[in-house]
Amino acid sequence: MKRLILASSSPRRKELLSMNSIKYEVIPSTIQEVMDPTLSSEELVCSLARQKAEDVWKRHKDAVVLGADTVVVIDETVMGKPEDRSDAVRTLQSLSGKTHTVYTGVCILSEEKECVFSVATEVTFWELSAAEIENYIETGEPFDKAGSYGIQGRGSRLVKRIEGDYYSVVGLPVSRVVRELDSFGISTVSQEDIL
Ligand SMILES: Cc1cn([C@H]2C[C@H](O)[C@@H](COP(=O)(O)OP(=O)(O)OP(=O)(O)O)O2)c(=O)[nH]c1=O
Repeated sequence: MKRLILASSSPRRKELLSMNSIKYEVIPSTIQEVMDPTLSSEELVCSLARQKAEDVWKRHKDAVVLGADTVVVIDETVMGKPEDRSDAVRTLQSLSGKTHTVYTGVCILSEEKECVFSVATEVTFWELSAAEIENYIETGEPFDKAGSYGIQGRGSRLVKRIEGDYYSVVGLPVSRVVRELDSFGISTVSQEDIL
């Protein structure tokens, strides 16, 4: 079987691949992400996922390399990870009581082929009070996450409704990913092979 490299430092992406008994190594990309403002949200996450995957693939051309990127979009404003506490407050205020879209782009590269796609998920937040936002920020959860929240943690209480793939919001649309990986010759292995 070909070797799979996850070009990501995200602990969530690791967990989601491991959950599916996929064997992989982690080599995070070191590129400075370039955001092209002329791209649509779908194109943007695909472009960022490709930049990450290509950066690692250039140094490991024998492998299959997987890169991903997640952003939160509300009223055509793209939100990545917050720069600081006040940025997190502003972001959560703007998401309060509204529906936003979480886009995750995925790029899988090998010498033979490539697969790039994005998944959009609609997330609706409850109306959040200033105190609720402050308390949530105190958990420290927002700082390494697009849109300043983590649906998989304490951020779950902010979410009223979701339409689409939960795992894509967490950072990797894992069911589509494992299906695509099959066509790259990467499949689920037995638990003993992983340990
Ligand atoms: C919306 C949301 C995002 N996130 C995370 C997923 C991603 O890790 C992060 C978005 O940042 P990304 O830039 O997509 O990824 P990353 O910097 O964490 O990792 P890498 O570039 O090395 O792959 O936000 C959650 O964990 N839960 C959520 O509910």
